[in-house]
Amino acid sequence: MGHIQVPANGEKVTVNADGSLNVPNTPIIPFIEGDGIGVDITPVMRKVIDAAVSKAYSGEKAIAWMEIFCGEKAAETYSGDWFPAETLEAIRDYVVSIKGPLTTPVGGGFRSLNVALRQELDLYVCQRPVRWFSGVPSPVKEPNKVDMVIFRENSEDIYAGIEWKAGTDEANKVVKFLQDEMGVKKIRFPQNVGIGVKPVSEEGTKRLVRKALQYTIDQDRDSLTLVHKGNIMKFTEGAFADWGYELAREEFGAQPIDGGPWCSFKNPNTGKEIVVKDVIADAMLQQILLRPAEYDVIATLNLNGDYLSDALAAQVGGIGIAPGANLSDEVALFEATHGTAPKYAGQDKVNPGSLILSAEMMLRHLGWNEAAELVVKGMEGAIEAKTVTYDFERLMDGAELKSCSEFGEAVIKHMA
Ligand SMILES: NC(=O)C1=CN([C@@H]2O[C@H](COP(=O)(O)OP(=O)(O)OC[C@H]3O[C@@H](n4cnc5c(N)ncnc54)[C@H](OP(=O)(O)O)[C@@H]3O)[C@@H](O)[C@H]2O)C=CC1
Ligand SMILES: O=C(O)CCC(=O)C(=O)O
Ligand SMILES: [Mg+2]
Repeated sequence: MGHIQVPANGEKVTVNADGSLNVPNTPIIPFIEGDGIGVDITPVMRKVIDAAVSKAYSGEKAIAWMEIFCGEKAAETYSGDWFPAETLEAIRDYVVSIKGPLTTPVGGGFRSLNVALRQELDLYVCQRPVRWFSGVPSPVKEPNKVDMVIFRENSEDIYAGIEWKAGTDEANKVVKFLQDEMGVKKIRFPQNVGIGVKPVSEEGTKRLVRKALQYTIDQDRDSLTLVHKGNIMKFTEGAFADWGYELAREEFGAQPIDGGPWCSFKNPNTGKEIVVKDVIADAMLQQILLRPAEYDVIATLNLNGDYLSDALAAQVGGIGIAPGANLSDEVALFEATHGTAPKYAGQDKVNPGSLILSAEMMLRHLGWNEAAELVVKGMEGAIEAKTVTYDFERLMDGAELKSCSEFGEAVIKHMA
């Protein structure tokens, strides 16, 4: 491989025919450091995870980290190539990876590398659990009532980036096609207009909702809520809700409640009733604040999921502590919910919690639950002791301000 140094002391994670993982005692885990605050949070995440694994398995297991490159560090390493082919190959080949945030310019410039990774690897599920850790400062009265898992569709929607810039031949051609051949009369200002396309398919929707419902069953959760703006965007967001309900009825045997469209079925493992319901996206942003206890697993489209994950994260302490995973049926790429926070880059200041908890999800994905439990114990301990980074410290009475790396040390200390 060009610039990737494969660790000699590790072995590959492989996928069995039934989709389960074969995890050696020294799995090679590729990681992208990330732009901006990536340089601060990624080393701290690695240190915390190494400590948890070493403690949980008395040194019998260890992660063999393998640096791979994307974004600014890739451009430096690969002479201007921001998105090297061997990075994609490594993520595919090594099956389980983790990444720091990557910068995307606003307005012009290149398209999101984060989105490109999801698209190229068909990581169609963006799974973002949102729960409260005792002691974390929150703007709401009862943050303990927030315990939701977002399944965000990760490959379609307006987020796919199919759009044309105002004033270009392409944009003008699309406008002309829409007006002349499709009879569209509603483009308010047809001159100098940017145009975007929002693909939402039955297959894309159903594979996402299938994963979300299976998770609801496996984790013995109470409900799945389809979040959409289907009253306005009927054939995209509305179809998402319709296909979601159809899948629940056809593949999970859900029966309509009071004539539908809400429906329910019994969890085949526990016999508990699982309710499948829907909420329109704008109302959902009020619901999560006013009635969070009524929501559990959420399946939604790409852009709604992006908005919802930051909004929900704010209720439990902010995006500094919001983890996530991008998943296909074989490959998993874990990543924080937040971005590169450029104003804090290189200051050893920000909260590494989001990336640490993303790695905690990764440990569970590998089946290393004992190490994952230690990570949670360490985080809870550090927060309860009020030894926290600036984002929590500014909202907590009597807290002790810690740097990013000091917070990592505190997490490790509280694993004991
Ligand atoms: N998956 C990815 O890689 C993502 C990449 N991005 C990219 O990141 C860049 C910056 O985006 P921006 O909109 O500023 O969003 P960011 O998520 O980078 O930062 C927004 C604000 O969130 C808070 N924050 C973020 N991370 C942390 C942390 N670890 N600890 C504590 N607080 C944190 C800070 O708030 P405060 O100022 O109050 O301290 C920060 O100013 C853009 O290029 C964007 O495209 C964005 C999201 C995801
Ligand atoms: O790719 C980006 O720059 C932003 C992505 C983002 O905000 C997200 O996936 O939550
Ligand atoms: Mg986002």
